Amino acid sequence: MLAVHFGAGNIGRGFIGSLLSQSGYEVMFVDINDEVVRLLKEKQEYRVIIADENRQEQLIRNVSAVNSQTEREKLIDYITKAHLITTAVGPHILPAIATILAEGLQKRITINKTPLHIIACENMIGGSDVLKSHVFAKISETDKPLFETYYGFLNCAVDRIVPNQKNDDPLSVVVEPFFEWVIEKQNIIGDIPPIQGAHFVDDLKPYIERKLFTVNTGHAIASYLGYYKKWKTIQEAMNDGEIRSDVEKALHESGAVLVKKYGWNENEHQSYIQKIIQRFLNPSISDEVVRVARSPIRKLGANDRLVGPATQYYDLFGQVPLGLVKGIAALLLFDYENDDEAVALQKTIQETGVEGALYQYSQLEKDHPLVIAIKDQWQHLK
Ligand SMILES: NC(=O)C1=CN([C@@H]2O[C@H](COP(=O)(O)OP(=O)(O)OC[C@H]3O[C@@H](n4cnc5c(N)ncnc54)[C@H](O)[C@@H]3O)[C@@H](O)[C@H]2O)C=CC1
Ligand SMILES: O=P(O)(O)OC[C@H]1O[C@](O)(CO)[C@@H](O)[C@@H]1O
Repeated sequence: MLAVHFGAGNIGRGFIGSLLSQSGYEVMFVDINDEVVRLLKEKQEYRVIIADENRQEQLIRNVSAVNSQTEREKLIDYITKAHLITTAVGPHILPAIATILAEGLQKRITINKTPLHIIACENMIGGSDVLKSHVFAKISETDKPLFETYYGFLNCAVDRIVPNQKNDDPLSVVVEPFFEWVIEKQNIIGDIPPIQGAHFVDDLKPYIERKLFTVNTGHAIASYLGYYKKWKTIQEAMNDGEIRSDVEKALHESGAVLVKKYGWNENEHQSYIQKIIQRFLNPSISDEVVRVARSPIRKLGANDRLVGPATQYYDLFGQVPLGLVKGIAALLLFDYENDDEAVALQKTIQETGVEGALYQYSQLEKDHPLVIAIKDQWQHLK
């Protein structure tokens, strides 16, 4: 079985590629990083190191790689033969990979009429639907029904903290012990070969919202407040009592939304929150705040980890969630100069104010009570 996986980065090697290899797939990574591609081709294996006191190592075998910029024909050929396609490139890269993916899928339909599943493993709601829409924008009207018949785009939620790597061996990846890969069954065509450790569900929404509005909400707030208080790592930030209590406050707010929407047991959700906080504190991992804070414009999105739960909280309870508001205000102060989105965001704030930025990136009306509270908090922190 062949899996073609776009993105041989932290999550690609440290999570998706390793589970696929352990499930018996030959994993063909696709990347534009020449050095990683060269090393994967040469070594055909790499190590995953579990970040806990035992530092157990897993040898991930039966892998190789292809460069999507310089080896297009080879990649198209792999797509025609693949039994599964996955991605972990980042939401902003999905449009870029859609062109070659569409080309490969078009060729495949002429020579291989077996169903194929495509799973975008990105931190976003409906990632595979988004990838599908980019692919469908590249194909003819006549191909669309064929694509619907043979290609199942499955949405999923992926959860594993994989920090930026600083290892002597450039292919090895240090990962946290915990992982969760939840895949929605809805668009499966026929059967899908088993994937070790993945969990298939009928309705992904509660799972992706629980993950995005807890793990990613808490992580984002720790990163933006950590940056504001000049901490370098998430672990340092979470050991700052004030930040930890701000994170907990925001997670109780997003948790209140989830518990009300899905009728979950409140105590069980509180223990889920506490487990997440322990994961952030993992002393065996050193995770830079600027990694977790990356792409603040994406993270300001109306349905993303901060504004998503904040607007839902306001709509459900008629009150402004002050913990989430503080996190959003801290995001608006994230001015890290090596992050293009942080630079663009600061420019937008200078030109149009906090209200303009929240209107442009979060679709919040200028007189929305959340906007007023975020601006107050932003002025207070500034
Ligand atoms: N690192 C983590 O802990 C987690 C990350 N995610 C999600 O996984 C995705 C990837 O994140 P990371 O692995 O952390 O990022 P990363 O930056 O480590 O990996 C992304 C990889 O994609 C490659 N890439 C960029 N453009 C490409 C293109 N056009 N074609 C093929 N490859 C391309 C890059 O060279 C890089 O190797 C993101 O959506 C992220 O939100 C989800 C859960 C956990
Ligand atoms: O990958 P993103 O969406 O930029 O955000 C970083 C977040 O994703 C993770 O990499 C994994 O869920 C977390 O470490 C962090 O919450």
